[in-house]
Amino acid sequence: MASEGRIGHIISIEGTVVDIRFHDRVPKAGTRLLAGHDDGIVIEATNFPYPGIVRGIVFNPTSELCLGMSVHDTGAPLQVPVGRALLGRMVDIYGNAIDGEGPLFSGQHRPIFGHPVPLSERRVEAEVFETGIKAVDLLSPIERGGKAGLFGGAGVGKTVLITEFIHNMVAEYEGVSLFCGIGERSREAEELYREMRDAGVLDRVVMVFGQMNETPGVRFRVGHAALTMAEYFRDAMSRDVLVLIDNIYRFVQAGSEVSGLMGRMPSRVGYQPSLATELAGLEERICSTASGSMTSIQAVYVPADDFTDPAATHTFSHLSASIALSRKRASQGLYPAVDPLKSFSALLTPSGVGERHHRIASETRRVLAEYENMKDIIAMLGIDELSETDRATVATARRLERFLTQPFFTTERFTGHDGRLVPLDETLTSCERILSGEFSDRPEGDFYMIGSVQEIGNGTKTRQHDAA
Ligand SMILES: Nc1ncnc2c1ncn2[C@@H]1O[C@H](COP(=O)(O)OP(=O)(O)OP(=O)(O)O)[C@@H](O)[C@H]1O
Repeated sequence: MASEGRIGHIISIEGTVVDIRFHDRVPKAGTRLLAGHDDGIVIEATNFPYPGIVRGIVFNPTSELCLGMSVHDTGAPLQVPVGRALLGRMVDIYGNAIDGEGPLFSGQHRPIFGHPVPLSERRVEAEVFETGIKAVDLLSPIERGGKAGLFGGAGVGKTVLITEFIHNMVAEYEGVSLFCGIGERSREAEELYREMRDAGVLDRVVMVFGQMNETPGVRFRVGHAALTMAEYFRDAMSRDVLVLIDNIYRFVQAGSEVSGLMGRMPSRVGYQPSLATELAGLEERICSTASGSMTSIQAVYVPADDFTDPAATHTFSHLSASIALSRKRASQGLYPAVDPLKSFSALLTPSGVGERHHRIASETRRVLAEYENMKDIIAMLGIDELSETDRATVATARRLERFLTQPFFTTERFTGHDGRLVPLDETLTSCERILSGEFSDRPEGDFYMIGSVQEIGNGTKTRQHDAA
């Protein structure tokens, strides 16, 4: 309970922002303040507009909130439970169980604001983290201990792809997987939980949610709460951690809402002036140390498909791999809609992935880029006007384009295609064989929604489907 003299009173309420007058010492920024019946209203002290006045974000506003209400200073930031008790559980920003499986018993709690790891203690591993998804493993390999982003506008398949990553990676991964849902639909959270439970991997997964029906304060801080739990697994329990975030843009958006409520002037494209600092504060916590690695995959919503949007560009700068999803490919049914020419990975160098992988990825990109450049000519003059070499390039590119589609396990229900997990080596061999022209006599439809090219030869492919 708060000590005497550390009690304030609410003097103004603006939506989810309140001003509180403290008669004695004011609490520090980041402190958790409590108000209302049973201290049920949580407020975070954020800034200090006037002497003796604290402006705070209310996490759970209720009709109970009123002027003059007393507020207790707890003297500490919001804390969340950490440790083994979280495994297999779905929790909210406070660490309360929301999976209907009873309360969570964890003796340990940690403040949600961690200290960044010093540069000298950070560790970088140049090792590919295989996902079993051909387009990703080949063109934008994810680095173990790195940060990867899935960029795309509305409805191009970010959530489906991140769910497939979880499906393919969690079962194989020896470490702990932590999923953090920020500002997305609650239905998706429920589906994900059910899928994890049915797949029998729940005991290695922690899920933390602050979804779109929650206040901006919750959506703004839930990422920090989740990283506190992840850091504990890495530092105190020496475990490798896989952090999956859907959607980091909603964190930026919540920051912008909070900034507006705080009365700060908006900056570029209406975003908060502190966008870069806030994003860095979250992203810089995701790193590997000697005690364990922390790999992260983050979905990034790109507003109006504009990749120059400040939220997208600032997020780009933190990542070691970025997988760009294209609306054009999605509209052609070429799922996953990974844009081979816009996706990149810092690992895709001869020393990072090996000579062979680098050569095949570069050759695939070159062929697809040449095809892209020829598309206008083909549209105007027809393919017959091209030289024989160019026609061969187009034929190979169209086969590669279709080969890079893949049926997912998580979409089996509505696509009717059985999911495939393709090991990296099979992807490389398949691409090598397509590039060599070995399959130039096969119809393009044979390459659509398959695993490796072996399926073409042995007749596994039963559905002939030409996408475009
Ligand atoms: N790999 C896939 N195979 C088949 N269909 C897909 C695939 N990926 C996405 N889709 C289709 O696209 C729809 C939207 O996908 P998803 O919800 O993942 O998009 P999103 O980018 O997360 O959208 P939002 O930004 O609205 O959350 C899916 O419901 C599905 O119909």
